[in-house]
Amino acid sequence: MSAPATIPGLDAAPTQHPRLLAWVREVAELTTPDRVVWVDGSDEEWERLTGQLVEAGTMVRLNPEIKPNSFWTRTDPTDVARVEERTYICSVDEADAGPTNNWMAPSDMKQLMTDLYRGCMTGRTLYVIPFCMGPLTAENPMFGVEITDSAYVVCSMRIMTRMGAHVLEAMGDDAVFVPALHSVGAPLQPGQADVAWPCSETKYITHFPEERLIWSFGSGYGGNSLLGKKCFSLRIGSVMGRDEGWLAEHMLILKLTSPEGKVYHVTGAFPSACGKTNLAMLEPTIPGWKVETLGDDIAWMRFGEDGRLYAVNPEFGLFGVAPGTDHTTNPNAMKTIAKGNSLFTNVALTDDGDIWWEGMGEPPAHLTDWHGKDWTPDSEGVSSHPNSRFCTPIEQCPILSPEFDNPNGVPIDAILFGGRRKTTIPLVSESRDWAHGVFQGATLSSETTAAAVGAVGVVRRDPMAMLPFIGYNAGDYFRHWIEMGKGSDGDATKLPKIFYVNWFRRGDEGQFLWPGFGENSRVLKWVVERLEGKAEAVETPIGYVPTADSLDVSGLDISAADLEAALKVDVEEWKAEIPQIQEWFDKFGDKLPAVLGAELDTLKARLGVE
Ligand SMILES: Nc1nc2c(ncn2[C@@H]2O[C@H](COP(=O)(O)OP(=O)(O)OP(=O)(O)O)[C@@H](O)[C@H]2O)c(=O)[nH]1
Ligand SMILES: O=C([O-])CC(=O)C(=O)O
Ligand SMILES: [Mn+2]
Repeated sequence: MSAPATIPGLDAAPTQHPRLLAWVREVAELTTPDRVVWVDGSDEEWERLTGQLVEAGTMVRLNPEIKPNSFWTRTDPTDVARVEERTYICSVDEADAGPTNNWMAPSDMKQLMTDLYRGCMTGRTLYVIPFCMGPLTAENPMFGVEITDSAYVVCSMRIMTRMGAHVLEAMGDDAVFVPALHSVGAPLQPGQADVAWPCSETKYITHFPEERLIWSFGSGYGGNSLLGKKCFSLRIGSVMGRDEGWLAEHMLILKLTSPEGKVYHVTGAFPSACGKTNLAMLEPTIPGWKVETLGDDIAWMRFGEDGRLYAVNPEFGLFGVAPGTDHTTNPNAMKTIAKGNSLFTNVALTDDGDIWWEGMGEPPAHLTDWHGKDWTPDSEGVSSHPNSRFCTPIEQCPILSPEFDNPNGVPIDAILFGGRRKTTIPLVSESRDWAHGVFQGATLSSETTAAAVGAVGVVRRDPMAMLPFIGYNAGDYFRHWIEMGKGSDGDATKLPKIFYVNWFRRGDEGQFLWPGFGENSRVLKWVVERLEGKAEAVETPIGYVPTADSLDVSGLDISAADLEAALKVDVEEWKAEIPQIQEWFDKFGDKLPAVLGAELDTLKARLGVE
């Protein structure tokens, strides 16, 4: 089948960029859309696209008096989360994908996906979205261009990234950019009616790291379709970081000011749905402390001229887990979405045109649930999918740090690694040094969540919370972390200190031992006091843990027994962890840095394991 001579809009490109023009033409000829639209990011365009999506039944406009300029979307029930099984790192050499990634030879994958893409936009519009991850004022702005046939993706990208005409303009004729191709994989034949959430049973989320190229097919869900996020900023970003000496990490970034007015910056890597957004927007419960938000999901960290590590948030919006978000747990997220301009996906709709989800206090008498069915408090099952999301502009966050737009980022004082573990991992421990901290990160474990398709609650190793996001061999990634620990100028004392946290340890009745959320400010205080050399700690086989009275629990409703249990380093539990860590490390063969093997030996010796 030959492509039509012209596709409306294809030649109306508001750019002369030869590589971009050639790529868009090539994709248009392959995918045969009805028209091409160059996205400009304007308000008029948002009005037009959201209007079309409402018309198509993909979106419902929320009550403008409660949530202005905001929309409710239900996805296909099979398209609700990232698909790790269908995510590939197609490096030229299989060894470069490593033991934690799916791999296929690039030429085989290209052939397979080219066949899928052929004609896949028939009956649809091809949108070209120029975007920039991180501030446009950066020395080397990180440009990307996403091609998609989903208007929902265009609207989401407008919230999540800096995008549109001003980005295209800044790209000029020769800027380097990451091409990112996305299709929902649901062509429409003439006369065929569309569905509210087009997607395909066949899904591929594919990365070609050497070419810095992304191909995604079949899913409209955020993590699979907003290609600036996990695909560019983490998978391709981590490869760029390896090659260029920086780190692309699944981390929140926050600014912390002590009662004395001292400023600290903290990043935190917790796996998906394990508390980054909540910590990033935390409202401290202890007097005099202040938190400001810089990022809730991704941090790019580079050495500054002073030898310190600086973090930038490449994103422009928040794509947060909805359930559990409330005025008590995360008031700043509630204030952010209250300003409107937000998209809500797979939550429940109230009868007065607002949104609701589990964790938001008493349920209303009637809701429309995420399946579009009537829901009452007596209904079986939840009203909102556990991975339902709000997508909202970060600039609406009332505690956004003024440094958010600083292209040089903020200097990091502490890195937190954290997981969701019912047992074993204490509330907080401090690593002995960088290598030990990297060991804590490399062996991080967490129970799986609804953020990815698959079983929930299964303990797995999730190194640096990056298991699904490392774009190369994880053994090489560990080596890169160890290398970063030498510092850019040989002065490792300027590096952040590393801590390991767990907000999710449970007691005998299954209750959370630690109240979490705003109370996590008490842990941040201990971290800062450790940096300042003020707080006491006991040395345990796994690192330094707060003494019973070095953690500030004044005014906190927690029993001494629960506090002790939350902080406990149980040698038997840790001994049970050793074979799992060993098995995990064995995966990497000679790619495992010797330093990490030595750390495991040290841990065993400290625990008295043979
Ligand atoms: N018990 C407890 N639950 C928490 C805490 N922090 C967050 N949660 C809950 O954990 C879930 C996920 O929290 P988020 O902050 O959205 O997690 P995230 O790491 O940003 O997730 P992704 O966006 O998937 O990367 C939500 O349901 C929260 O309510 C905490 O300190 N304690
Ligand atoms: O990528 C997504 O879909 C959401 C997210 O932040 C994660 O899963 O870590
Ligand atoms: Mn995430």
